[in-house]
Amino acid sequence: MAVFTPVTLDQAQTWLAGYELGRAVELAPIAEGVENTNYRLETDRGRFVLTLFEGRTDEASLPFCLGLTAHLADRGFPAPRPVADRSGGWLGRLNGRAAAVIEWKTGAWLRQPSPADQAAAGAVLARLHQAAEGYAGRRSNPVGPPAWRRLADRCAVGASGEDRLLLDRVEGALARLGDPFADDLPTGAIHADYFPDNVLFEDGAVSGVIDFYFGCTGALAYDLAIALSAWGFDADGRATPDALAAFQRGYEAVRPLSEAERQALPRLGEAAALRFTLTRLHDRIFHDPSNLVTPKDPAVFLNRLDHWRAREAA
Ligand SMILES: Nc1ncnc2c1ncn2[C@@H]1O[C@H](COP(=O)(O)OP(=O)(O)O)[C@@H](O)[C@H]1O
Ligand SMILES: N[C@@H](CCOP(=O)(O)O)C(=O)O
Repeated sequence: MAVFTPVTLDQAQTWLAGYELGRAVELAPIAEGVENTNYRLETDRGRFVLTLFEGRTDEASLPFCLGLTAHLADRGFPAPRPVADRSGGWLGRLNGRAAAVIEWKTGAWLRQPSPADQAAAGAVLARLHQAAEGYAGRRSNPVGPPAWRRLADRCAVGASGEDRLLLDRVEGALARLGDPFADDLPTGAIHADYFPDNVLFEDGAVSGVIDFYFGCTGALAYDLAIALSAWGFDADGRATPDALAAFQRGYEAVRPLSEAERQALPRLGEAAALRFTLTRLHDRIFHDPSNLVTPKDPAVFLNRLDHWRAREAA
């Protein structure tokens, strides 16, 4: 369930008066997702996503995120375009939340991507980096090193049992890693959450890339390291070398890495492993049982550290 703030069809209808989207016909909650409230909205002009932004997405950052998708869509990249209201704005307020209507992208995410799918997803990430060039928006990473420290400190207050052991490993890795972003690598707008569930496929090709709400300005190779960490490991967190190789091959077919980026990749992979372990651990420790979203397992993400560390050593 990813409806944190319920909306009725009547409320959506009233709110839609601010748009040129016709009459709301159906409003269906979307089960997937863990951050925001999403509804599939049918109007007599078509199908859209109605998103109400919940706590973790800082409202001040939404113009960056929506502006990035509009910039990408203008360049032919399959990002969902935000729909402007009658005054030309992308954001309104609905039931106490910032809210937006977003273009619906067809397709479905792949539970078991083949090597060809991995390569296609890698190529599309490289296209994203290229298409984002020239985007004037700037946003510092909301889940960068300062946030890791805050998350770890918060986790320390509530962690016990297995979570405490995980946190001890995270603390050790944080101390060892230092600043993983110290190198002078190519930067730009990055997706920063390019997981399989954010990449839709249709007829064997990528039809949509969604969920840019962790999007920020950062090292392009970090975005690749996040994506490799998401696409290149099995459900237990063990590396799948064919998948890793196919994804990176697809990426580099469009945007070859520099030698400095290649050298930095294992360290950036460690950073990615820590970043997602920490948010997952935090969300599990502070999970509200009345909220039906199932927290994701932090331990399997921490296993990626061993892979990236071995690659660094090699
Ligand atoms: N533009 C879109 N087109 C089609 N489906 C979408 C779109 N945006 C979101 N969805 C659907 O909603 C789900 C949750 O969206 P997501 O942005 O990942 O939510 P969250 O930010 O809460 O994690 C997706 O898995 C997908 O099924
Ligand atoms: N991809 C993150 C969680 C963010 O969820 P999403 O549904 O917004 O992609 C993770 O796997 O920890």
